[in-house]
Amino acid sequence: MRPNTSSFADPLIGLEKIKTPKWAKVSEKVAAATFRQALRELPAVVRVVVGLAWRTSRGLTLLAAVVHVASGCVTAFGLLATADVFTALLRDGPTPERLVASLPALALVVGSYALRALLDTAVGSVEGALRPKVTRAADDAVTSAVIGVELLAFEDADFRELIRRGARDGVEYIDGCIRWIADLVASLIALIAALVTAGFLNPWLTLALLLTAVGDGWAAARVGRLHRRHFLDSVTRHMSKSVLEDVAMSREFALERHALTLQQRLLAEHRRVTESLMADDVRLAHRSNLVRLVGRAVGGLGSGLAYGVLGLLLYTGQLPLALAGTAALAMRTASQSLSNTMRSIDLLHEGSFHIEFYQTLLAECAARHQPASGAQAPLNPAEIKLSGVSFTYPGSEAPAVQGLDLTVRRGEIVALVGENGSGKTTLGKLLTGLYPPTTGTVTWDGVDVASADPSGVHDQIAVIAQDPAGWPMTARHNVVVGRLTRDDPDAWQSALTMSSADEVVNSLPHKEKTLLSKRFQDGQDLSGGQWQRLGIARGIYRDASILVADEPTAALDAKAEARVFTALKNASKHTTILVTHRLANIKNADRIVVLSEGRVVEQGTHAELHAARGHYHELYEIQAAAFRTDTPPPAPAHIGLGDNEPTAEAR
Ligand SMILES: Nc1ncnc2c1ncn2[C@@H]1O[C@H](COP(=O)(O)OP(=O)(O)OP(=O)(O)O)[C@@H](O)[C@H]1O
Repeated sequence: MRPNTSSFADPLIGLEKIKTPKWAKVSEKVAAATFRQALRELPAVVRVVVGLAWRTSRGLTLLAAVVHVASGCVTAFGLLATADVFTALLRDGPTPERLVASLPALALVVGSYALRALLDTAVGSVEGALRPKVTRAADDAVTSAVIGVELLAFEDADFRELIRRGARDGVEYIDGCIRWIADLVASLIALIAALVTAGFLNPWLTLALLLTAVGDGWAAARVGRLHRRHFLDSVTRHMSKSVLEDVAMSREFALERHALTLQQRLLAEHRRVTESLMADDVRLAHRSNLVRLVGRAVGGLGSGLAYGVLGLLLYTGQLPLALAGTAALAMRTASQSLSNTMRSIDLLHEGSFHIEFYQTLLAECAARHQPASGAQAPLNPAEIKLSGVSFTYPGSEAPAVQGLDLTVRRGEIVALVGENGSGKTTLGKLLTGLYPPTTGTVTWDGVDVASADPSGVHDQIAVIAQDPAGWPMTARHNVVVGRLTRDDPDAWQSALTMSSADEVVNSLPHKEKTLLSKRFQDGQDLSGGQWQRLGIARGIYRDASILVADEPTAALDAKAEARVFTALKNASKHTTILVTHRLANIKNADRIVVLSEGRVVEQGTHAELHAARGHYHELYEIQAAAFRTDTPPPAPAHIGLGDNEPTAEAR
């Protein structure tokens, strides 16, 4: 089919409009919060952060609170002492006398500065010790939560993005919030001291001072709202950008990126997304600046008004001239600490926005947590039974498999065949309890595996995946990771031999100690078939009661394939589910189950299905015909689950 020409202009990566993740929609209300709402939400974020700090280290948290409050009090005390210096200097009388009178207060000011310096050092050390501990605890909490979720959760793209946001940004903001809470405490204490000083001088002064905060407060809240709105508006573009960067720069896509000469096109798409983000950033910066300007203008009016009140109080004699210096100092301190308080509140509110993702992630993980307890799955079950099973992948509308009724008995070798997308891999995941059915039940000797203790279920299965993981470990670890509790050199050797992985290991520069990962400088990569051999060795080494081998030999050469199928055939104590398109390899399977569009359409032995002349017969004949018409190749020693005949008939 020729592509529609409009598709050349369409984005290659993702869609023009990607759906906003569910968790981002929930955060809309936080993004739209007014300053008052932000204030109301403050205790919640303080509770989360302080709670985490408290659980991490009670001693350090208490110490941090003490040094912060002490530092704030000393600052406040310094302010009051400075006021006394002014009072002494500006009162009536000869200058030398006034100077002498001011000396005790001056000594207190100097003392408070010195003490403040010491306390600031203490604050630095306590925070320096506490913050990394809290960050580590937050990191650990989120990592253990994510590690514990059920396998199916990773099929949900929203959840995967939430992991990125909650784990990375959430932990970062928890660290920031510790600092901002400390700043808030310090600025609040200084503010209270300034307001109390002003209040002592004249209550009207306090009221006037509060006016100076109006502009700042409004601007901080408005700018915060603009930033949060901007974050939500750009969340999907940031997702696209991160996927694009992966495709444009990672090794995984490097070969095809170059071979298909896609670099310029990918660069163009990357530029399109980043330009749109940049345009928004610029717009945001302009709007924020404008809002800040208005805020400062209002704040300036407030300050003018406050100084007007001061002037009026002095003019009417309600405030003695000697106290004017103190009043001016209190006003300056109050306006500075008010602005710091607003800033801390706003930063904390911004933090709460990201900490909410962290909390949502923890809650999502708890909801998707695989239950640690439940019925114990029977050991080496005599019967695996699927009754009325259907399964739909998260985010998909059509079921991948449906209406499945199937029984597999202990020791049976069951081959699953069918066209691409017919549901073979999915059925393998359902039989082994890796995925719970959407409807229906999968039972092992009558025990529903969906509600059984997952570790008991998984402990009994071995999966040789279609595209096995290339673990960034040594070659030896790539195999023994199959069952770390097993330390059996004979089993290791026989797993290597049965899978033909022995040839791979022997060809490596440091043999089994060779690191297999290009992410490390000393690492080495393998060919697809070599990785597959290690994957098979891992599955065999696991020695589980139920083995699912999903296209285990798709990338293997004929000799290795023959060795693997002999090994699988001899593993008769295992229940084996074998997914393959190479029908010659499964002629001797105990049962062949044919799937089409997610349903079982035929099952039986090779002879029965061949005689039935149905779907299986058709697939088999297509493959066999290719060999009949070709000049027969020299007969390989084909020993599979098929007859040990040459593969002239079918392969
Ligand atoms: N992770 C997934 N998310 C959504 N749909 C999926 C996912 N994996 C598979 N599917 C869909 O489920 C159906 C069954 O897929 P499955 O992988 O089980 O088929 P298969 O028979 O193993 O195919 P193949 O022979 O190509 O390996 C297909 O329609 C496929 O598109």
